[in-house]
Amino acid sequence: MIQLTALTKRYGDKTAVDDLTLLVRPGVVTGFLGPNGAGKSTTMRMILGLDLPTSGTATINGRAHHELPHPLRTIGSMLDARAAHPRRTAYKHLLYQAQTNAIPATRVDEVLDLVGLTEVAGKPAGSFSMGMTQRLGIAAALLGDPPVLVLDEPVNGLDPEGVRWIRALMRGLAAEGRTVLISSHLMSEMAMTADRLVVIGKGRLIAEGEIGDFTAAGSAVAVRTPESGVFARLLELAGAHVRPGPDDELLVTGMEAADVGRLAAAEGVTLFELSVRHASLEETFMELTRDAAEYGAAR
Ligand SMILES: Nc1ncnc2c1ncn2[C@@H]1O[C@H](COP(=O)(O)OP(=O)(O)OP(=O)(O)O)[C@@H](O)[C@H]1O
Repeated sequence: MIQLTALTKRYGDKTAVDDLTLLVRPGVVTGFLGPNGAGKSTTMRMILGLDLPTSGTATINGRAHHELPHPLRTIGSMLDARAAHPRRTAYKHLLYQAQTNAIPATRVDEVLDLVGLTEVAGKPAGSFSMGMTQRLGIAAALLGDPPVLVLDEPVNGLDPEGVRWIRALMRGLAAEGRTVLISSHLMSEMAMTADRLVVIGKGRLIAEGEIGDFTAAGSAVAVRTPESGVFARLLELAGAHVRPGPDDELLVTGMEAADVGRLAAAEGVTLFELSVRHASLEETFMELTRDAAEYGAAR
């Protein structure tokens, strides 16, 4: 697991990560989401010991990165898939990393096979397509067979087949009991891959929970009635929150659809329509991060 405690990073007067406390659990894929500049990469760099926190701590299975005897065997990462030397072959790129981390050379063949690069193992990394480069980055992350994986935007720039492959791989690794943290700035991407979501904005934790919690948070009961003014007041008196929706409907939150129907019946209000509306995850994400987007479109 990864534990962040009051993790903070300042660059001059810019706070990139602000008092972040978080537990990333094993056995599930955790999606780390936030608009551009939210602090995802900075957080990952601090987990990996590549950046020192201004304050707070980040531990991997109870230890800071610099305390790990064989880091690659505990935590695998991909921050930038283009990390390989362009003239070095995929095989050599992995072999050097294996040799400097006391990992047997046979593991290089295993991970090449795992990511489907065996046939091009002798080709220079610089000749690889985006998808192949991404696969090589993931092979390097898996080299030490680590229980914890941290991948920054692993789906970025991949074709649909590559995206499906990464999703299946991540889910398989989590199912083996590993801790898998993957970042993205797109909710739609995460919705298909992650079991849990952590949303940050301006370096701060905005929301955290199971994917289902996010869809539930975005849902509302839609009501159409010829007595909308009266019924809106009755709903609010009963503790619900009401806002106008399209086509004269009322969008009710904080009350179950059944209770909205019961209230209408008890008060003799005629209903033309009563239904549950689910906002898409993307809409929920936009709503959550509206104030946190660093360079959002003017509204
Ligand atoms: N080395 C640095 N020096 C100064 N500011 C930095 C540095 N690294 C990051 N920042 C700033 O910290 C903030 C968080 O950046 P970070 O790259 O962690 O965000 P992110 O969520 O990963 O964004 P993206 O999705 O765009 O990669 C940004 O405002 C960025 O400009």
